[in-house]
Amino acid sequence: MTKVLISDKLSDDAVRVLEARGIEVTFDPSLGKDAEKLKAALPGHHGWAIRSASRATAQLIASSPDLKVIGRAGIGVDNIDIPAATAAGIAVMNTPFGNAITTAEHAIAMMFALARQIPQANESTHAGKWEKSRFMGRELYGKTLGLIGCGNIGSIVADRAQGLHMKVVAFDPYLTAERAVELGVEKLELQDLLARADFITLHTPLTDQTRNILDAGALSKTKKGVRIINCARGGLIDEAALLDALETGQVAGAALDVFETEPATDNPLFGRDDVVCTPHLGAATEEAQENVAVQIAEQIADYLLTGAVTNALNMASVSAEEAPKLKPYIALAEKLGSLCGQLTATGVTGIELSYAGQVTGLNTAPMTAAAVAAALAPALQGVNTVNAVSVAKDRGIQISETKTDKSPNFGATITVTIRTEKGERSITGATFGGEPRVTRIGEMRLEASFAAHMLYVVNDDKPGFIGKLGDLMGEAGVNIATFNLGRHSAGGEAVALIATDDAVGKDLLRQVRDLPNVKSAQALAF
Ligand SMILES: NC(=O)C1=CN([C@@H]2O[C@H](COP(=O)(O)OP(=O)(O)OC[C@H]3O[C@@H](n4cnc5c(N)ncnc54)[C@H](O)[C@@H]3O)[C@@H](O)[C@H]2O)C=CC1
Ligand SMILES: O=C(O)CCC(=O)C(=O)O
Repeated sequence: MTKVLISDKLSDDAVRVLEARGIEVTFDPSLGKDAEKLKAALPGHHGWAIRSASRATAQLIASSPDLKVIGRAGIGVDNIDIPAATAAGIAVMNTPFGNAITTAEHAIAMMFALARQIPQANESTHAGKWEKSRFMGRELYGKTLGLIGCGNIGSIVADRAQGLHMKVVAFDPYLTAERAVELGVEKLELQDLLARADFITLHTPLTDQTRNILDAGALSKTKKGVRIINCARGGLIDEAALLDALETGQVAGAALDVFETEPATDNPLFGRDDVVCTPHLGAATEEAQENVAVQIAEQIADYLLTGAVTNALNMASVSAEEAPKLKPYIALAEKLGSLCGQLTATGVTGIELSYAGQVTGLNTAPMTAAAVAAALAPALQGVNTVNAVSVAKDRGIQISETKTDKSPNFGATITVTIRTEKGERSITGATFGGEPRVTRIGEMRLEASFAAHMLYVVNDDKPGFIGKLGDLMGEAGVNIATFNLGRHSAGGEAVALIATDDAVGKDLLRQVRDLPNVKSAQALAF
């Protein structure tokens, strides 16, 4: 039975969605904080749904042999070792939109809290003080808001801030000029944003490029008295440098939802009147948590049950509608890649997938990934459909696709061509009643189904070969299930693709190779 582990606090809706799809769910939010308990719990689970408490480390991934998908109910995936997951063939998915509005609203709320010192005034008023003159605020109207990062959340913040009649400027190297115009945002370099913004809000992922994007140097270039909001990730601001800048008054205030170390229970910024803090609450609304829980549960269920891929960070998307249509072609591509890979000596320099006929109208990326993974499997350990194309590229193996609308003899065919330093080999196949078949090996036509055990023989097309081969197999007790022949011309080179009920052992293979007119023989496994 398909099983999913939920190791963080997720809305019950996730359990409901998964169970309704026939998936068994282990829901234990206490596991996320305890790597040892997680290690013990993960085996036997095919899917793993997390928020931010669980860390999907390389060690945990390595000790989770059954895992096929990790789903982050949220946006940031900095708690998942994506390269390790990819190497292990595990899809990594997130929910890029489910909590974006909620997080943008939190950033706006934090901006108001800073501008009007609402948390401090609240505390003072509850304490029975009536400190009207202590809490002189700043108006947002007409002020400049600087966005560092203008993606999903940044652009929602921009929209809300424009509603407040703020001028919005943005630093985001990936923001196109057209998109900036569409958003009504002025695109700036970071230095210019620092010099002009009255408020700065961060909305980038935490990466090597963004870590400490607001360090001592950057903070020294801001307008004196700037106010800073971080509802993205701790680590984007150098906390020690921020503390210094608050001390000197270079920064008038900071509102922080995220911290370098979380859970943040002890931080030098705590206890200051000019700092407003929340405990990573950016995504914490009922609406957002329902959204991300339902979305990640559906994505995990779709992937495990149908092969549909949505919002994956390490593989091509396949919609739920496409998945059943692609399934037989993915199986065909995988079998052809495997056959071609088993028949090809090492030294692969390129793999080409040629799609012809109806299949060209479909999403061919998952077929190519399946063929490449299967073709490289005999030579490379650990290659799988998630990492195949990137593994191939890392090794200088060129992957290419060609497409032609016309398929000469069948509705749709796929041809896998493997190029090596010595030459190339092409194998073509088609589906019959949804089942994969070989229809051509090089220029030789034949028609063969795939079986778990097969024997591939190249011989001169001379009388008596089939009888002698049959006798040999019979004497060895290996039953022939199907026997398919192809040849260039009468008396020329021929091939036999034979399905057997048991594997052809080394001794029998040697005897087959010793038969008259046999040029080569190879045992195959699928
Ligand atoms: N506090 C919370 O509870 C939450 C925090 N987040 C955080 O917010 C971050 C942003 O989320 P989205 O807007 O949905 O992501 P997004 O991917 O839509 O936008 C991120 C933007 O950052 C930009 N960017 C990347 N590198 C940059 C750089 N070096 N300098 C400037 N801009 C750069 C990208 O071009 C992109 O436009 C997430 O990565 C996550 O860490 C997200 C949800 C909730
Ligand atoms: O799950 C959460 O509460 C945090 C959300 C978050 O940080 C994210 O989606 O990146």
